[in-house]
Amino acid sequence: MSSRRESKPKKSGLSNSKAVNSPSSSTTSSSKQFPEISIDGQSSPASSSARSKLQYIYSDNLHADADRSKENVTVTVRFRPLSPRELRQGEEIAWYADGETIVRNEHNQTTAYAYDRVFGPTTTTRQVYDVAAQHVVSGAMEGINGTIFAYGMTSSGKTHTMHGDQRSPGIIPLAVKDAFSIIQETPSREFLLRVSYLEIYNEVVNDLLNPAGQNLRIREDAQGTFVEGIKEEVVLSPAHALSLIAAGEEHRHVGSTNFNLLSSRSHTIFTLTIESSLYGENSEGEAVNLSQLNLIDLAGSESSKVETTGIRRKEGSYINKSLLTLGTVISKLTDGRATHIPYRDSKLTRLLQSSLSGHGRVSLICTVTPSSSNSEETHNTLKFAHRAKHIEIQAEQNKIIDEKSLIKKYQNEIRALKEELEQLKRGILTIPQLHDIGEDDIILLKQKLEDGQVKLQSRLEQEEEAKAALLSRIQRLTKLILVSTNASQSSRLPQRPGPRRRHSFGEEELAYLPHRRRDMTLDGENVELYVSLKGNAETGCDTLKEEKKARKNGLLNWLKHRTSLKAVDQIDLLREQQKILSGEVALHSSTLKRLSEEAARNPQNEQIQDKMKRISDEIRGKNERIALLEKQIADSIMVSSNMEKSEISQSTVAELVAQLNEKSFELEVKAADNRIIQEQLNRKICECEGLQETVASLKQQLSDALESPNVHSKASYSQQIKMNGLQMDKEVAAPKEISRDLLIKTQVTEIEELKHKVVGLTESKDQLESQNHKLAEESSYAKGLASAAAVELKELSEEVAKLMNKNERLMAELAAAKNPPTQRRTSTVRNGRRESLTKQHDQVGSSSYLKRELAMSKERELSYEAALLEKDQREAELQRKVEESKQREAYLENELANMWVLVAKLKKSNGVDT
Ligand SMILES: Nc1ncnc2c1ncn2[C@@H]1O[C@H](COP(=O)(O)OP(=O)(O)OP(=O)(O)O)[C@@H](O)[C@H]1O
Repeated sequence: MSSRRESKPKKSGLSNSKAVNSPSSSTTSSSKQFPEISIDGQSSPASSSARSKLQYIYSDNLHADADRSKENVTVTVRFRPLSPRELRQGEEIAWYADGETIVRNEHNQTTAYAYDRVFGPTTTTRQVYDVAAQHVVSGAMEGINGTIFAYGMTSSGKTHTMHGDQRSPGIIPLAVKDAFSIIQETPSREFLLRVSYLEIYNEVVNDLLNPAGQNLRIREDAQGTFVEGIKEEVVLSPAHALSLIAAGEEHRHVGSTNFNLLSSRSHTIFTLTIESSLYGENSEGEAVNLSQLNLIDLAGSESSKVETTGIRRKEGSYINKSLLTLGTVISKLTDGRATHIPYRDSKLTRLLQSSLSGHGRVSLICTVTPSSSNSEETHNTLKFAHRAKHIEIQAEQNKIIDEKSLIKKYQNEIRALKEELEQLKRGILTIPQLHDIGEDDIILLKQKLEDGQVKLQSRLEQEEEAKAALLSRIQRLTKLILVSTNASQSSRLPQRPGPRRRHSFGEEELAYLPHRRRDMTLDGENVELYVSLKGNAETGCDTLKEEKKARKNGLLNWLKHRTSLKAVDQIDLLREQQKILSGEVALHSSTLKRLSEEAARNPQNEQIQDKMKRISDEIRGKNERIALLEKQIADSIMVSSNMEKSEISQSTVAELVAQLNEKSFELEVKAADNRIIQEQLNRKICECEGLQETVASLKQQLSDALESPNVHSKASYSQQIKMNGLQMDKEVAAPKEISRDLLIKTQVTEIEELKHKVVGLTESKDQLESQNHKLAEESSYAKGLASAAAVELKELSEEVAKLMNKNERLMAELAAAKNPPTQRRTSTVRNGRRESLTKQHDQVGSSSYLKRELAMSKERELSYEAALLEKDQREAELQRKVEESKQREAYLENELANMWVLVAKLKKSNGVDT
């Protein structure tokens, strides 16, 4: 019937319905773009068929996208099938899944709601997980807080969805398993997982992992709300985490109600805290991703019409009140005008505050029953789910600084311990280089060596002990940090594969036991699939190296090796298995107890009888396995103790003796080395003393030689050296000889150099002298020229004077010729015209002759003046040259004098007889 409803085709009226006419039209991730289509006039269900798919894809691309992105709460609805009781009572279907995203009312077809996904009664929890939870889990593994909770009326299938059972594991075990798969698929990071488990019962917070942790307080800090004093357990495998949940379930308040034989009377919150950091050498200084994955199984709301009494009524009222507050908080969160959100009105909303207020991904799985008798409650759930759809969240990666992160604390501690171990391995004693040490150091070193010999033995022992202690501490810490076994095949970015390998829970979960333990139980072909313990390959422990080597040589050898070396681990493993089984038995026993109480009240109820039988069988089976495990443990202990005894009595003792022999041999070698070094030191000291004496005497000789004026001559110096040499000690003769020769050589080269200098100076002196001579010659020649010029000048001046006189005379004659006396003119006129004309003709001829003469003398005068000027200039130039020559001569003379002074000085300082 239910399947009929699930596959029921859309009714014709629906396609025209104003409600869900295009459920797949909205694929956005923002509520603002999310179309709201009123169906029944009251509510306004939204439609988004492909949204969940979109979000799923989004989660895969998270790395590529920003750390922040706006999303809505993923809201899904899961129908459970009608229960046998409901079927017996002839219940009808009131609500059904219409396609993948619509929930429709059977009796009022226009009343329909759209969600991210609607799951029909035949859907498996795995399918629900893939759509509603996987992206939250993967986000949490990447540092984004995640919350998944199941909401619905009592008996609607919340616990079935969240916890499930052996045949159909719920969201919680699937999430835990997925988290470990992600670790395996992310070799680039290392993880540390912690779990806590609490319940809110009658508004009291109890720690389910710690029975003593009752009525815990909720506190608040910058990061948000937290439960004070809650126990957190580091988990190493899904089996480990699930065994803790099973143990916690033992303490959960469960009771029988009219609707549910095992009704949850409290809300439970299972929190997986995930820390991850980059794996490898570059991890130092990198921020740590810290996130929490809250997996919540709410108690079911109960109809007020249901008659309950006593304790159940009280529980019911607390449950209803907190769920009502949850509804109010969600309404207010989606109402833009609300100023106050009443988170504090219930413990549940207080604890969910950071999730609901938008920091992280949220997935709400509403479980509903299709039965008509619960139609109203189902409708309420659907409306609640619809409201929740509109909460807008902002998923952010939480990056934290070192101090707050446990993983960093452990990593740092491991690093420091490893360094300490390395130091111990290297040993502290480092002998300094001989050439660097002084005399005092030698004595000190000698003393140290003597002391060291005495202390060496005890120190070696201490170091061995410290090494062992550090190794065990490193192993204990690294055991808590989980990395993928693919870490060595380092891939740059975690490539999320398509579908993951799936397997059911049970024996196979042991596969997730850490490397240290699984090696006892698994066959070789599965080895690479499992999460290993970080550091096993890094501890540098010889045992582990051997182990690796053995693994290379074949699994059988490796197992043999492991078995012989790590029998204790096998016992641990068996004990852990026993513990898990005991937890399960305890859980089943309490269920059985409650069922038997129920059976006493309803003796005719066959369902209870069947369940009791099935659980009893399971308990019996598990008890048998526990007994088997106990036997195995006992056997292992026997084998281990025998092995220990025989090993200790034979191989270990032999090994120890061998070690002891080795150490004493080492000691002997070191002592011999020490003796040799001491002898060498003594010899060196003697040599050193001898050399010091030689140096002192040479110094003395040198100072004596410097004081005496003639000692610089090679001969006398050699003589003196020779004389001194004779006085030298025979032991130091050779070095003395070397020093003397050296000294002589130095002096000779110095003298040679000085000689060269003197020759150079003499040459330059000769050059200067010849230059001087030349200049003197030039100077006398210039003087001769000057006097010749002066004579010529004098002659010229005389000639000029003569010419000038002549010129004056001629001028006077010319003037006389130009102006004849009046008397002479009158007589000429009176004595005849012809005589006068002849005279006139003679006078004209004589005047032109004079004019020519005058012009010529003027020209001559001018040329004389020019020659005179030229001579003056030449004379001035010659005089300047004479002056220059004089100056040059004076300068050269001065230089020459300086040189002579220099030569004299050199002669004096070198004592060279030049
Ligand atoms: N999807 C489902 N398929 C098959 N059986 C289911 C499904 N959901 C629930 N059931 C069965 O219905 C019964 C009630 O389920 P469950 O205990 O999970 O309800 P609940 O909502 O947790 O109730 P409560 O709030 O009171 O604890 C159980 O016997 C469970 O096995």
